[in-house]
Amino acid sequence: MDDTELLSEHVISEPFDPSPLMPGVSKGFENDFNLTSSRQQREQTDTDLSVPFPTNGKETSTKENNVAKIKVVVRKRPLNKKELARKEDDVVTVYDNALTVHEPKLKVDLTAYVEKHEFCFDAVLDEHVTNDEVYRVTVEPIIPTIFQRTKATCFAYGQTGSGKTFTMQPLPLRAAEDLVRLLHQPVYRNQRFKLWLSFFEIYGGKLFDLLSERKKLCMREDGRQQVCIVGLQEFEVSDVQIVKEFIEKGNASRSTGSTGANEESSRSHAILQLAVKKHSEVKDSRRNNDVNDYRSGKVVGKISFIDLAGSERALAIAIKLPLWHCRVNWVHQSVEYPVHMLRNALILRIEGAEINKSLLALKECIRALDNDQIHIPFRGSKLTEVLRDSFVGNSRTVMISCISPNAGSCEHTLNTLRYADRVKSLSKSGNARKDQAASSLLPTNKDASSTSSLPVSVDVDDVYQQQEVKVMGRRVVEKETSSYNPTTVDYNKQPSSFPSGFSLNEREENGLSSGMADRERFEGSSSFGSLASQKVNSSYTQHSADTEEKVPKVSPPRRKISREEKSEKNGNWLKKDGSGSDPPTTNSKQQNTGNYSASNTGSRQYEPDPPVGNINAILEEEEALIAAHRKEIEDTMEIVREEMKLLAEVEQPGSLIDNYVTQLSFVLSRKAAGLVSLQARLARFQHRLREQEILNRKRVPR
Ligand SMILES: Nc1ncnc2c1ncn2[C@@H]1O[C@H](COP(=O)(O)OP(=O)(O)OP(=O)(O)O)[C@@H](O)[C@H]1O
Repeated sequence: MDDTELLSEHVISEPFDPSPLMPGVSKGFENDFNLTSSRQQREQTDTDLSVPFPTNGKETSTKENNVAKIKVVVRKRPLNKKELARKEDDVVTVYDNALTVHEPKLKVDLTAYVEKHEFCFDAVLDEHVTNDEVYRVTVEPIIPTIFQRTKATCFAYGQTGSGKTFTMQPLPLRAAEDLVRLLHQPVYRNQRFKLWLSFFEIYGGKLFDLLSERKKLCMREDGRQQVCIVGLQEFEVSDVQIVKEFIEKGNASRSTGSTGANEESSRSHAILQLAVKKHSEVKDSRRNNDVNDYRSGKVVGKISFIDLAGSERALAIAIKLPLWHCRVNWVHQSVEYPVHMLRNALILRIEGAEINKSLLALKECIRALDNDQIHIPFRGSKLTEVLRDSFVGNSRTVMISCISPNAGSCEHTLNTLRYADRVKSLSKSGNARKDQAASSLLPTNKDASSTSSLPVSVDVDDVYQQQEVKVMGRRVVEKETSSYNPTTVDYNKQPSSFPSGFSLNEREENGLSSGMADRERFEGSSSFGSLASQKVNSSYTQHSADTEEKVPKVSPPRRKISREEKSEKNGNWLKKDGSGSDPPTTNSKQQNTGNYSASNTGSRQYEPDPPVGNINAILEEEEALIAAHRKEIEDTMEIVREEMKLLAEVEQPGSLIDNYVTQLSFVLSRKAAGLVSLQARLARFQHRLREQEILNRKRVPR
């Protein structure tokens, strides 16, 4: 049995565990997933609450307007067996529609502390929430809008093993169930509305039909800029049982692989579409389910379910991996690589780059969509191109961010939440919602779980949009920085794409120098803490011995510091050492003494050396900085070692290797140069200290 599976006590309430549609476990589908009973259950609930599903067009239309254009929901999975065996802590606390991540951290002096990160979303679902409840909160409110020319998209986002597939797979079934039920309403039956299903995946930028033996598909745009996927098989479905069979079939054809966190990891984006079409006449051939002809019916509305590939697959593995086997000669600043390792890493890099590109593009489209922008950047990736018609006109989007609760996944969890937060907060409605007291307006999880019918969910959205109350401050840094310079922030803080524990190279990969980080670190206490996401920095800037503290992450705008400010800051920095009351020395040698110090990246800048009186304190700080720098490199190597296991299955690509080697060589030599410069700086301070001691001895009267 997959040891990432969860203990039974965690899944007792979960009707879909193990994920019934997971390839390889599909046999258990029949037993595990009792559609009939589920339907009966729902009908029962609906009757109980006397708020039945909308049954006529008018009612549906009213509801449609109340459904939020973008809804961001977070789902936390329970700790799995492996994590429990390792006695990993659950670092995510869910309350109402908000959650707190307690990130364990270490200071330079190895004191442990916890950094809290708070987020709030449209809904936050904890580990006890069932897939049925997820459906009710996310997709159910959208279903009636499909009959009103709405193109809806529901996608799951998160690191590998966080429960995306587990969450997404039952949703189309539930949706199909409701759609079929609505189709049987006289108002739609009379108009010859029918439900059609297609299922395909995007892997490495290419499209494959999952219901037609992975036939390669191509995408074309017609004269009206409508995207058509040429050759995609579409099947008319009138029964949920048929939908179930198609989904099973499609899932069995998906590209999966094994990752450290998930035995059966998705390496592609899987897209299942349910389209409601209006037919003028019924052709015999269609009854055989072998015709895929969009022209046979006019699309009324559509819902796409997207199970995205793990968000961290990207550069993480590809960049870190070769570091493990490379040998860095610190003195000569040269790096040697084992080429076969790089070859393996390269294929993951290409795979990851495509995933990254599409996740970024998806976010951009959602943002543009919610801001009612005329230009939607759907050409950013294959994924968004394919979903083009879901981004124009009347559309609805639900993003389900899946997170793992264990301490080991903390960085990925934070990255996922930041991505979700940006999707929400950068949008027009998200900004409005920032000012609302969400906790008082949205239902609690318990509320959500009791929200068994559409109108309740709709009301929540409604209230959410109308009221304006002050909201709790959270993640101020992200918001403030983004309002200062959104472009920079977008790339700088693109968390989904980059490896954890490799912050320095993340910046380099983005073409951003980490020199600023080093500058801030060296230049003054006022800028301390502004780069809380960087391990070295954050640990370096924590001076409180509290075991748990809340870090107000307010980042000052980045700008060039003037010479005066710089010298002023230098003064502050000296004061920090406890000798700030001493007036600056007038010794011209000391004033002029300075040097071009290198940042970690090797970028050089003028750093005036401090007065000798403070050198002892500075030496300590320098040593700590070097220790932290070394630790960062070691940590990176450690992560790489773990991810080595992933490479076993990778084929060997034969091209692009040289470019990759050059790129890595550059990154590593800059890192090495940074360390060498820090060591040189330390030596220089030591030398000056010795000089000072000799001088003092000479001055002592005999
Ligand atoms: N909320 C949950 N309750 C119970 N079990 C869960 C939950 N979420 C995930 N799981 C279990 O965790 C494991 C990993 O989940 P899943 O395959 O859905 O992850 P994923 O995010 O799709 O990973 P990948 O990106 O690698 O495909 C599965 O065994 C699944 O049954």
